[in-house]
Amino acid sequence: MLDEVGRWLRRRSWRVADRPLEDLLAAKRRTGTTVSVVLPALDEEATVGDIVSVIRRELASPHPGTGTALVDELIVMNSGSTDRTAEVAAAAGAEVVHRDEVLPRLPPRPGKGEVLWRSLLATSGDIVCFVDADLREFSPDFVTGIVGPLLTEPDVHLVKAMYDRPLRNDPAGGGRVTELVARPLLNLHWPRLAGLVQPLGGEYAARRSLLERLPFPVGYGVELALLVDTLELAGLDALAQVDVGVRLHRNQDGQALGRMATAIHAAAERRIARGPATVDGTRGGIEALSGGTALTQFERDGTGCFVPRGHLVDVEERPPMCTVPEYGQRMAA
Ligand SMILES: O=c1ccn([C@@H]2O[C@H](COP(=O)(O)OP(=O)(O)O)[C@@H](O)[C@H]2O)c(=O)[nH]1
Ligand SMILES: O=C(O)[C@@H](COP(=O)(O)O)O[C@H]1O[C@H](CO)[C@@H](O)[C@H](O)[C@H]1O
Repeated sequence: MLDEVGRWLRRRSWRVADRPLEDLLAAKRRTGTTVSVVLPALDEEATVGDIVSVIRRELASPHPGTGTALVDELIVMNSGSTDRTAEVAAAAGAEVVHRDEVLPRLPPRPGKGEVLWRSLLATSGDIVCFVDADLREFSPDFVTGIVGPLLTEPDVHLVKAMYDRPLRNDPAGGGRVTELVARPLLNLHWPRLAGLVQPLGGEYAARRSLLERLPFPVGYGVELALLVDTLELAGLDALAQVDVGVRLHRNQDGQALGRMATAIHAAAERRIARGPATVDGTRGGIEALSGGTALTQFERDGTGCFVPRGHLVDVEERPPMCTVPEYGQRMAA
């Protein structure tokens, strides 16, 4: 792992408890910053209502004793749902916006990134916080954790949640596309981003002033793209991550994740082709170590903190055997 990433991990990795809600509300009052929460939702009738209810009750209502609410705007972006997502979300207290209603001169394309992009036109908060609508056992910590640094750290512009991601009985089996596609891509091509524990996580918050300047892939490439483009536009220190515990969500099947992986590869290839332009003119290309390249993976240590584990992946290639003299000699014998 690059020394710069080690320093970034120490400087830009936090826990929810580092910023109590009362401190966030005080900072919000002091600065007059506004906060919008956006849930992209495609057929999420089973889960969207509980998430909206928790945010509405815990974060969008004036906090006792302060009269201030952390969340000013709570939007469910309806991504073309055919179930009762819209009705359930509205009944729980969200404003529901259909993707067709936003920028109607531009017919919407299917995809998560499409509705996240359109949500910028449908909201007004200085901070925009994205939360998936398929989460189970949702905690308001997901929102306070990622919004917090944006209220207290002027140099931070995008904050990712980090969490355990169980999959059925495997406590760390989730995040399959993260582990098999995104983490290798980032380590190979953008090693400065190797410190992100959950680069594809769907819970992240950012300043509108950043998001409005970034392209949004219309599909599942959006999370990787926003990270890479933020690195290149604003530098590594503009990014941060907060440990919010455990994330449970609906897990798609392998075929669906194959389509997701394709979208992520496409977003990465487009950025690789763009070349190594970053704030200091380098991209920190493939970190060539003797005999291989580094892959940084993460696990929780005995104190419950995410710690990086470096692995050397041998990417060497042997030449065609026909160019090996001993081979020619053997074949001639
Ligand atoms: O075309 C789409 C695909 C997904 N989503 C939403 O984006 C979030 C994450 O998508 P999904 O759960 O499919 O991804 P996963 O979490 O399985 O990677 C969920 O709230 C989806 O309802 C969306 O709004 N439009
Ligand atoms: O992180 C991942 O590998 C995928 C799939 O997660 P699981 O293997 O189903 O836990 O989930 C994420 O990826 C999508 C693409 O970036 C995001 O849009 C989702 O919000 C996120 O859940």
